[in-house]
Amino acid sequence: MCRPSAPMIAPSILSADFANLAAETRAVEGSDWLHVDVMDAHFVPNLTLGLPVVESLLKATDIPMDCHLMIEDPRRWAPPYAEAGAYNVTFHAEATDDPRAVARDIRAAGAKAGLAIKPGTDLTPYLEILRDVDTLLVMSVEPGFGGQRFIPEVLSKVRTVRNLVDAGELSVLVEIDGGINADTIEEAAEAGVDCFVAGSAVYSADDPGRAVAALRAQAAAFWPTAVEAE
Ligand SMILES: O=C(CO)[C@H](O)[C@H](O)COP(=O)(O)O
Ligand SMILES: [Fe+2]
Repeated sequence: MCRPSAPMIAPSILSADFANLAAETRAVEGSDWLHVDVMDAHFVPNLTLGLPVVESLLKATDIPMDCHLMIEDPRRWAPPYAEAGAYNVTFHAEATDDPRAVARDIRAAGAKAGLAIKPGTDLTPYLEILRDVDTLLVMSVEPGFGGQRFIPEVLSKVRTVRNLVDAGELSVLVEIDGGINADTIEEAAEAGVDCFVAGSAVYSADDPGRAVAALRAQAAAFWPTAVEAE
């Protein structure tokens, strides 16, 4: 996967009005991905939504869907999100003993496969597995809730992967999730993030669509000038 030609912004509907999800999705049209947080109250202490809501949302929007599965047993539960039509399906490294198999099943079901790591999870044991996924999602808050403070220490993991990708040793999209807003997006962009998830920063704005555009413009100031278009 080549680096995208411009920063990607993925609004997280975790901070949207769950009674009006179709309208909330329309409010961020023009976003690169729509980030959907699936939480099962086991892998994380919170409960959000599951496959039936994702299936309905897929009918309501053309924005490529980025499902972030914060769930136990992704080997069993992840492929149906791909079959339903999600563009990218990300599962947690901490939730499985066999991340390669989960990624293979997601790809076989027709989606890009993403591996997510919590802020305290060491990247080193997963570097080889990054050859078998399309996306690395670096969590910059503890998974489970929106509106938390950004943890800047995770950017060392972003820099490590950015360097490997830029050196041609890996091909993976680098995504960051948690606490991204106007105050934090620039340091994340400078570290080498490709795709920025933003929930509260987008949906607490009077105009979520403008908030997406403003975040993209902020990150673009840190974009390399000569990246190959995807
Ligand atoms: O995965 C998540 C939480 O587990 C969310 O995607 C994330 O927290 C986005 O919300 P915010 O931008 O408000 O931090
Ligand atoms: Fe998320």
